[in-house]
Amino acid sequence: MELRAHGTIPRKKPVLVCVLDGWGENAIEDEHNAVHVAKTPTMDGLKARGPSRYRTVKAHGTAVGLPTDADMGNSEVGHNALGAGKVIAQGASLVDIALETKNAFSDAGWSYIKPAFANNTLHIIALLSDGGVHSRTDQIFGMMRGAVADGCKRLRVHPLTDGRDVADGTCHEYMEKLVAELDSYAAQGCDAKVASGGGRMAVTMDRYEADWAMVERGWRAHVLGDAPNKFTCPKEALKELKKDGTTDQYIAPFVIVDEAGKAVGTIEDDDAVVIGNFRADRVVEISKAFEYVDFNEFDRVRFPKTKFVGLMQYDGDLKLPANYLVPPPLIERTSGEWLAKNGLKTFACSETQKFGHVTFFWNGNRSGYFNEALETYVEIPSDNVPFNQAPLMKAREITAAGKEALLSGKYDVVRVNYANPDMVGHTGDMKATVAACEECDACVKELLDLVEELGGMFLVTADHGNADDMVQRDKKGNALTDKATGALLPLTSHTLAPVPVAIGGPALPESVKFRDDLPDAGLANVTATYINLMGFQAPAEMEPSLIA
Ligand SMILES: O=C(O)[C@@H](CO)OP(=O)(O)O
Ligand SMILES: [Mn+2]
Ligand SMILES: [Mn+2]
Repeated sequence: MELRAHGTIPRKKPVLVCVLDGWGENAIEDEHNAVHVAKTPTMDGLKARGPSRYRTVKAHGTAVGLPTDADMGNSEVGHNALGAGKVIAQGASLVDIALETKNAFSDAGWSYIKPAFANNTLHIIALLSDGGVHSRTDQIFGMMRGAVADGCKRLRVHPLTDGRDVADGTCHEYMEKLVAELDSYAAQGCDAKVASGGGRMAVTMDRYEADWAMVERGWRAHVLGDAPNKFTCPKEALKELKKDGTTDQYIAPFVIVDEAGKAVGTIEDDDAVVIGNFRADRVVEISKAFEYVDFNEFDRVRFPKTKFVGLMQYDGDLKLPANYLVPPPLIERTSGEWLAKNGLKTFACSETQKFGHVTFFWNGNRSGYFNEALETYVEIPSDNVPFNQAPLMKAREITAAGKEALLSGKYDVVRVNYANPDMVGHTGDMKATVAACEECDACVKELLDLVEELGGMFLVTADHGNADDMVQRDKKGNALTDKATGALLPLTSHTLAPVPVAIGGPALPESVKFRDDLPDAGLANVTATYINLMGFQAPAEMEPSLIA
C-alpha cells in the first residue's frame, strides 16, 4: 500500500478537508432554502472562482450505494464514500438482498433467535418509517412475516417514531400500518402487539454517547415496561402524547398495558430481541445495554438473558452485537488506512453529534485508529438541547481546534465536520437553520484564511443535503401548508441535492483544474481528490479523482 508522488501537486502541508454536514446545493433557490437565504460570502466566493475550482457531486441514491435514486443521502453513506473512495453497497441494499434471497431466514443470526419462537417472545425494536436512513418498514414487516412463517407464537414490537427522515405527523400512518400488520398474524396463531415506544430523539436512539439518559428511558419502557405514560392502545398513545404539539421525534416514552394495567410486552429471560435498524450509530448504545454483562452507563434494574441480534453487526471491531441477521458491508483499504500505512499524519475533529461520522464512518465503520501514533481525533462535547435553540452549536470550538491543528504543523491532513446545517436542519426551523449556515460559512472563512497564511491547500465539501430545503413541496415544487392552520409544513429530512466540492489554497498549482469529463461523479470521487492535494497519486482502486 504505497502512495506515489503526484507529479504536479507538491507535498505541502497542511491540507484541510472540511465537511459541511447537510449542506446541499439545491436547484430550487427560494425563500425555503436556508443555504440560499443565508449570507454565505465564503461559499459564494468559492463558487465564484468558476468550474475549474468549484463543482457539485452526487450525494444520494445509487451514486453512494443506496438501493435506489429515490433514496436521499445520509451521513453514514456519505462519510463512508468520502473516506473510502469507493461506492459500497450499503446496509439498506444488503438487507433488501438478504430478504429477497431469504438468506436472512437461514443464516446464523436467524438460527440463533429461532429457538425462541415456539415458547418465548420475539421482540423487535426499530425506527418505524420508510425514511431509509436507519430502517424501513418493508424490511421490518418482512422480518416479522418470516418469523411468523417460522412458528413465532408471540411477537412484541417496540416502535420508535420518526418525523426526522420523514415528515412530522406521519407517525400515525406508520402506527396504523403496523397495528394492521400485527393484527393480521392472528390468523397464523401469532399473538402480536405493540408493547412500548417513544420518539427517536427521546428514547433509545442516542448516538456517540451524547446522552445515555435517552437509552435508559428506552430500556425502562421496552424491557421493564416502565414509563410515565401508559396506554391500552398504541394509536391512542401517539394521539395523546402529541396533543401538546410534541413532534414525532420527541414523543415521550410509553408502555402499552392490558385492562389490568400490566405491561403487555416486557422483555424476559430467553426472549429473542431484534434491533430492526440497519444503520449503526444510533443503535450501538442500546446494543451494549442488551449485550454487555458488565455495564455501568445506567442501572438496568433487571438484565434479562436474551437472544439478542442486530439487523446488522453495528461495530466490526467491537464485534457488536455478536449475533446479527445480515452481514454488514465490508469496507476495506479506506483512505485512513492508506495514509497511516504511508506514515502520514491525520487530525480529525467534530462535536459529539458528528464525531463518529468523521472517524468511525470515515474509516469504513471501524472504531479506533489504524495507527494511534499518526492519528489524532478530537471530540468537542455537543450540547444536549434542541438544536434550533442553539444553532451555532460547537462550530467555533471546532474551528479553534482545527486552527490549532493546522498551526501545529504536525499534520498532513486536517479534517473537520461542522454539524449545524444538518442538526439544525432536522428541526425544521428555517430561521435557526439560516443562522446555522451563516455560522458555518464564517467558520470556514477562518480556516481558509489560515490555510492561505500557511501556504497550504483545502477541499471543502458536504455529505448530503438538508438545510437546502426546509419545506415540504408538491410535485411541482410548490410549498405545502397545513390545511387547518395555513402554516408551512416543515421538511425535517435530508434532501436529494448534490453537494459542493471546492478546492484551492496557495500551494495548489494554477494548472490544476476540475476535469469536465466526470459529470456524474459522486462523493466517492472526492477521496482521490484530497489524496492528490496531499501530493500523492490516488490508489487505482479508488473512484477517479475530480482533478486532472
Ligand atoms: O440524525 C440522524 O441520525 C440522521 C437522520 O436520520 O442524520 P445524519 O445522517 O446526518 O446523521
Ligand atoms: Mn450528515
Ligand atoms: Mn442528518
